Order: sequence, then structure tokens, then C-alpha cells
Amino acid sequence: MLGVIADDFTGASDIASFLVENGLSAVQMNEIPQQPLNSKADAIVISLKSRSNPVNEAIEQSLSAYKWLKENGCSQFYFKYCSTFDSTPKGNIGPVTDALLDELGEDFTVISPALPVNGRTIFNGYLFVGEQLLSESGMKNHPITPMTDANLMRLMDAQAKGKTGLVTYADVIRGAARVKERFAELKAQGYRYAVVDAADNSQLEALAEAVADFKLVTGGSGLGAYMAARLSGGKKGTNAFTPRKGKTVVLSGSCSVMTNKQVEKYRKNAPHFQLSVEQAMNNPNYVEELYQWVIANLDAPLAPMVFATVPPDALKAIQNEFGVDKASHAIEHTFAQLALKLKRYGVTNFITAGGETSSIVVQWLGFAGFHIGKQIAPGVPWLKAVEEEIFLALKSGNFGQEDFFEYAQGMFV
Ligand SMILES: Nc1ncnc2c1ncn2[C@@H]1O[C@H](COP(=O)(O)OP(=O)(O)OP(=O)(O)O)[C@@H](O)[C@H]1O
Ligand SMILES: O=C(O)[C@@H](O)C(=O)CO
Repeated sequence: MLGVIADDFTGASDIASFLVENGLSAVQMNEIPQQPLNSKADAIVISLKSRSNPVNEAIEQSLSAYKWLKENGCSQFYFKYCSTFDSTPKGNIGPVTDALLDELGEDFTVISPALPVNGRTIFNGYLFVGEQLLSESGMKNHPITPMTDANLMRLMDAQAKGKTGLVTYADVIRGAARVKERFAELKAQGYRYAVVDAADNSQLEALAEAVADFKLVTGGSGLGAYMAARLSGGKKGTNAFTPRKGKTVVLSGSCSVMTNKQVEKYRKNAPHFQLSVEQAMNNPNYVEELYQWVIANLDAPLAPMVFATVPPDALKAIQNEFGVDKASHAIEHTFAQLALKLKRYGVTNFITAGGETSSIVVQWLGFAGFHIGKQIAPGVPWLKAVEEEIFLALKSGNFGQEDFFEYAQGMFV
């Protein structure tokens, strides 16, 4: 059984949906379960909210997740992080990878954030978003993890205890056997991690074969998808559910380029309310005001949207005025409290944008885990809470097409 440790909740549903699409049965657990697993699955995905936490917390959470997965029958482990890396030189990917390698008694793994279907490719160890280097893409303005370097070897070397080598495109296109040879060479030269170029899916397919015996693999959902395809023998998932019509709300806390476009498009046709950071910080009645506004608009043809999403300049101004951490904390908690009140009111369908935002909303709503439903866009499935008829779409910041919010609601039956 494959055990996946995901550093945020949208990332967890991203990889879970690719595993399911590629023929594995998967359960997504929110946080580390208190009980043993009570259902059968080919893969278990644990969602953490550890991407931007202090390093020690991220390590502790990840190791606890690993232990639970191991105790529940997993023998191969996948550390899932963002396809745009989302981890500055002070980030957690290196330290968590080191802690997992040590725990497993291993001394080598791969670093593979590539997700070509969503435009994340790697060439000469540089990560691209579409046609742009990561550091020239909208990710340079990320509110919490601004990515100002696209070189994955440098990013890893700044964070982790070992050295990072490269398996180039020229080697990967020669196939899995050549990739394995390169791994052996890099190991012999004292490297602990290998970035592997992937300009399209065929390199991920070769890489999946080359890491088939690794106890720990790290990366985005692209490599996970090809590992799943190998494990399932090329089956395709067919039994993903479709969400039911019900009271729906859209909560957008991402400031990514794509979410800005999606919010811009959606607000033209749907009731919308722009969250004020100042009010979120200072007005004790603010959540109640937002709640009243949402319930007054629940019967509109398109679900009401509350959004904190702003373009880069406005974001900078807000962060300068209130501080990065204080602003994001206030927004995240406002969304979480609002979501909880709405669930108690009877809202059954939640569409949330942003990894941190989605993670805190799901934590507050208190679900133990999710079943994986139909994909709205690559990497964004509908989810159904295990315990209740509640449906959620947790959208990673940069995922989904421009009409995502409307399209997701069009899937209700
Ligand atoms: N107007 C705003 N001012 C300041 N901070 C904001 C504002 N809007 C959102 N934020 C904060 O920015 C952060 C956005 O992170 P989040 O992970 O939710 O989105 P994302 O990074 O685009 O998504 P992903 O992690 O899936 O790529 C959150 O902490 C959110 O509270
Ligand atoms: O890999 C991605 O891009 C996403 O699943 C993600 O992690 C966003 O938070």
C-alpha cells in the first residue's frame, strides 16, 4: 500500500484524484487519524497543514503521519508538496525529506514537483510554470512563500542537510534504466537527492519506473499519477461520485494569478463580497455580518462568493499595513469561522480556493476524511466527507480553468 503525506489539503486532494484516476482506490484522511484504518484501500493520503509551519512542527507532523501510515500497512511513502514548490530557502521540504529518509534508514530520493498537465515542467533543474521560470511567474508574489529562485538544486541545498544532483532531460529520455544508472552515479558522488528533468509526461513515466523500489519518493501529483498507473497495471478509475445539488458557497483566499482571473470572471455573474482585512482584524462582529450576507444570497442562481483575493499590488499594500502573518491569520480564521457557521446553517457544498485557506476551513469543519469524486479540473476533484453528505472542492491556487467556480456548480446532479 502507498502512503502519501501531503503538506496541505488541496495538495492532498490533488494527488488523491490522480491516484484514483489511475486505477487505485484511495482514502484521504484529514490530519493524522486517532484510530486505525477501518476500510481497505490501495493508497492512503494524509492531509497535513505543514507547508508554512515552523520547521520543527512540520517535521513532527510528517513523522507522525509516516508512523500512522506504516502501522496501517503502507510500505512505500510519498511526500507530496506543491508543483510550484512553494518553499523558500527557509522552507520545510528539505528538512521533512531528511527526517523521513532518516526514519526509513534511506539515504537517497528524488525531488519531482513536475506536473506537465498543469504547465509545471523541469528543465536543467529549473522549474517552469507554463512558459515562465517559476521565479518570473506569479509565484514571485506569493503571499507566504514568494518564489524568487527557480533552481531546484539551489532551493533544496539551502534547506536540506545533503547535496542535490541533477538527472538531465538528455538522460531521462533514454529511459528508466539510464535514470537508475544516474541515481547510482549521483549516490556514489555523495548526493542525497536528485532533481529529475520532466518536460512532459513521458519523463514522469520513466521516472516512476526508476523509483519503483524507493521507499521514499517526493514530489507533486504528476509523478504520483504515474506511480499509481504502474501499481494498478494501467487500470482507469471509473467509480468517482458526482456531487449533489445543495446550498453552496464559494470562499476564495488565494491571491494567485489564476484565482484572481477566476474571481474576476465569477463576480460578474454571482453575488460577491470582498473580505476586508481591516474588518477581519478589528471587528468582532465581522464573521456574523459575512454570515448574514451569505445566507441572504444562498438562493441566487450562482452561489455567493466571499473573497479575500487581490492582485499583487493590493496584496503588498495590505501586508505592509498589517504584517504578512497577521493579515493571513485574520483572513484564514475569518473564513474558517464563517464556514463553520454556514455548515451549521445547512450549507452542504463548499468551494474553497487556496491551499492554506482550504486546509484551515476543512480543519474547522472537522471531517475525518474524504471520498474522492469526479475531477472538476486536473488536480481538483469533488470530495465527499466520509461521515456526512457534505461536498467540497478544494482548489489549489493556480489550478482550474477561468470559469472554475461556475463549472464546478454545473456538475451538481
Ligand atoms: N487580501 C489579502 N491580504 C493579505 N493576505 C491575504 C489576502 N488574501 C489572501 N491572503 C492570504 O494569502 C494566503 C494565500 O494562501 P493559500 O494557500 O490559501 O493560496 P495559494 O497559495 O494561492 O494556494 P496554493 O497553496 O494552493 O497554491 C492565505 O494565508 C491568505 O489568508
Ligand atoms: O501541487 C500543486 O500545485 C497543488 O496540489 C498544491 O500543492 C497547491 O497547494
